[in-house]
Amino acid sequence: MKRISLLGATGSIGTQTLEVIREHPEEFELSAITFGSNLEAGREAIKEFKPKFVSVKEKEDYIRLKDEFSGEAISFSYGEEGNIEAAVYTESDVTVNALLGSIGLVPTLKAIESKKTVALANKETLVTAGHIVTEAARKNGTALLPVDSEHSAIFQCLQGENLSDVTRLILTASGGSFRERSREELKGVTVEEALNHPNWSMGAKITIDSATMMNKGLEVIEAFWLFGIPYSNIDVLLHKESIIHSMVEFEDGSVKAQLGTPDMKVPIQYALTHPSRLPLQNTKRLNLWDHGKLHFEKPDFARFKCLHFAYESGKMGGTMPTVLNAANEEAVAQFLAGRIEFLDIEDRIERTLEAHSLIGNPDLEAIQHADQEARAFVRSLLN
Ligand SMILES: NC(=O)C1=CN([C@@H]2O[C@H](COP(=O)(O)OP(=O)(O)OC[C@H]3O[C@@H](n4cnc5c(N)ncnc54)[C@H](OP(=O)(O)O)[C@@H]3O)[C@@H](O)[C@H]2O)C=CC1
Ligand SMILES: CC(=O)[C@@H](O)[C@H](O)COP(=O)(O)O
Ligand SMILES: [Mn+2]
Repeated sequence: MKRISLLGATGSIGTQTLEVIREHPEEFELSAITFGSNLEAGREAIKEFKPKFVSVKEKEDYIRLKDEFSGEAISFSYGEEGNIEAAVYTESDVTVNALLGSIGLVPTLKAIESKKTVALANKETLVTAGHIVTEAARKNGTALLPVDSEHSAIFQCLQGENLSDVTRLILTASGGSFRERSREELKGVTVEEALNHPNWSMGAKITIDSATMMNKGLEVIEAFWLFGIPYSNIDVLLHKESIIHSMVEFEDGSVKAQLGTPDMKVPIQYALTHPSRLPLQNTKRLNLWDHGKLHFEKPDFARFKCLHFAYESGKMGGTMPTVLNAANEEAVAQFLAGRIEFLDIEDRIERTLEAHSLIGNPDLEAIQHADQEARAFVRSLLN
């Protein structure tokens, strides 16, 4: 029985993780959960899975839930401390980080320091402090398992292979909600249009990131840290069907790919079961004859500048990816709140990167300061 701590249990990845646990009660037990403010979904998860530990974002919700479940053998907590308590929960073997944004960084580090296996969906953790996270995992001898579909695809392709034989990683990209639009047609697009992802049903923030192609930029940096392949050998390939979830090229020219219908339960479950697999009854099976042909093209760095910003920030290193991520989180939140236009997202990121003085080999404190400073700068640009 694998005991799981699930951070972000009420979100898109969190609820799909619950579906995987529900399908295999003989394999998985949910020991601890955290979530933000969706109390209804949180209550349902508590009633169904009976975790021993529950943390919620706000203190008043913590008081409310603690009272509601006073008759149950459940410990409650709240806030960032609660995320950390869940991440290191003694009666868990694996910590699934399905939190959104760089708030996932410290819980990830604490889980690693507690020798937990970390199944990481929270890509912002690696973008903002990849050097610290990967060094901590190496020092503690703990596994950092990718949940992100492209990185899971690469991870699956690498089973039985030597990383030293890899010459290229090829991250596929759907192109997002605006893949057919010209630069001119990106002006004045609405939040609703941006949230209309062609292939995946995801949380709001990542869906906007997909539309700006910042998601793929974050994934390039995530791949750099997970697999140690130079940026010059990490390619992005537009593939509008999202059937090939990514590919690995080896020194002999051979290329391996992982395919499947777009369903996040597959990478989530594989992170929990690898190197073995378990059945997934409700996942639609891929029949390529249904598609006839698949499409591929090079990314358009001029039309979607965020991908370029991510590559450049990643190559510069230090606090630049931290600033890229924080500025993006703040700008996307402003766009979702209707306070700025879609193309203002890349504008805010560019201006924040230009204003930042890079700090090389930053420690956690410098990372957290750069994160906060970038967010404040983006807020200062609001007219
Ligand atoms: N969705 C997807 O298909 C994919 C997502 N990812 C990555 O996975 C991560 C999660 O994405 P996604 O599931 O879409 O995001 P969602 O916004 O759907 O879910 C985020 C989760 O985090 C919780 N949360 C937010 N703030 C806090 C907090 N301060 N304390 C505790 N919990 C908090 C939310 O709680 P609540 O809702 O209750 O407020 C929710 O459960 C992201 O890093 C994303 O990039 C990667 C690949 C695919
Ligand atoms: C499902 C998943 O892993 C997301 O990151 C998805 O890949 C977003 O798709 P694009 O960024 O390719 O549009
Ligand atoms: Mn992805």
